[in-house]
Amino acid sequence: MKKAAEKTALHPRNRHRGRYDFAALIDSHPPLAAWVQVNQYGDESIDFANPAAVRMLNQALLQHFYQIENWSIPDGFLCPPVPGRADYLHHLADLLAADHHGVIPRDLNLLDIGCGANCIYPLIGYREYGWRFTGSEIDPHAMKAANAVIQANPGLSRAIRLRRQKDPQAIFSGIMHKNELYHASLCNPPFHASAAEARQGTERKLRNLQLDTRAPLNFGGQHNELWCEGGETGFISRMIAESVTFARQCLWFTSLVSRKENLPALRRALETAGAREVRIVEMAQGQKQSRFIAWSFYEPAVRARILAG
Ligand SMILES: C[S@@+](CC[C@H](N)C(=O)[O-])C[C@H]1O[C@@H](n2cnc3c(N)ncnc32)[C@H](O)[C@@H]1O
Repeated sequence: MKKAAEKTALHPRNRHRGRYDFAALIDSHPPLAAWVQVNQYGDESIDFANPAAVRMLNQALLQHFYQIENWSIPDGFLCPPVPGRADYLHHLADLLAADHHGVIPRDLNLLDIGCGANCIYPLIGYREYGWRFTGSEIDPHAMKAANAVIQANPGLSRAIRLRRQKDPQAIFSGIMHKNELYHASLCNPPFHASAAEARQGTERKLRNLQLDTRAPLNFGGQHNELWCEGGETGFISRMIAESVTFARQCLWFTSLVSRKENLPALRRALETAGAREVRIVEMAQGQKQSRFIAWSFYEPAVRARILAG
């Protein structure tokens, strides 16, 4: 097992910058104790190759830091690395604060495209900033699981609602209703272009973790979660093209972009779409560099007026 990477490059407000404090996590979520062991470096850790252990760690993190008492995902669904997911939300908060005199606005509506079974962005975004979320999802099983989490935690159903996307090629239509205004949309898109490519990606991840490539992927992932037609660029390009129709209904459209080589094509698509502003927000998690792309059809002064209420 590899030594845990330092996480100092995480956003300054990220609650996961230090090493995991297993004693504190076990205090909040006692069942984690059975999964913690001392690794070859003499540090307390869990077996990151074991999906059940990773799921248990996530339950403890969500309980300890975000007061999510009941969180679970069905077997085989994507088990998100919580620190990285939180980072996107903190950087997004900064983007919105820039239009709001540097103060993070609280009374906001956000749209999470493809919230998954784990519903991770709405959960963290609501607990960190009090934002309301609409989550969209094409997979009925994922949606059922996400809804179960919302129902199982008092107060969440007032802040998070889910809408089923019936057309896998569509992003906003059927989800953003007429007259609704969102302050930002966010998305962790399926990034592979085919099932075979997804499998290769899984094997690469396991090799990097120095694990058996025949092992089940610890972070899981159903086919909808991992791949779609055209891969990441295809998905985000569809999102860009569709955002033109919804240009006045969202102040900032954003999406993670896992491969920086995809950025030039996305920039071209945004130029064609007539986006007024485009930002690339770099994020780093340990060794891994990631980023999100953000675009707006609004002038900054108008965004500021809307955010001011
Ligand atoms: C990479 S997963 C992200 C899940 C979760 N947001 C996370 O970060 O762990 C992508 C999700 O998008 C969903 N999805 C794929 N196409 C979609 C579409 N057109 N509209 C909404 N969701 C979609 C998939 O079913 C999957 O749950």
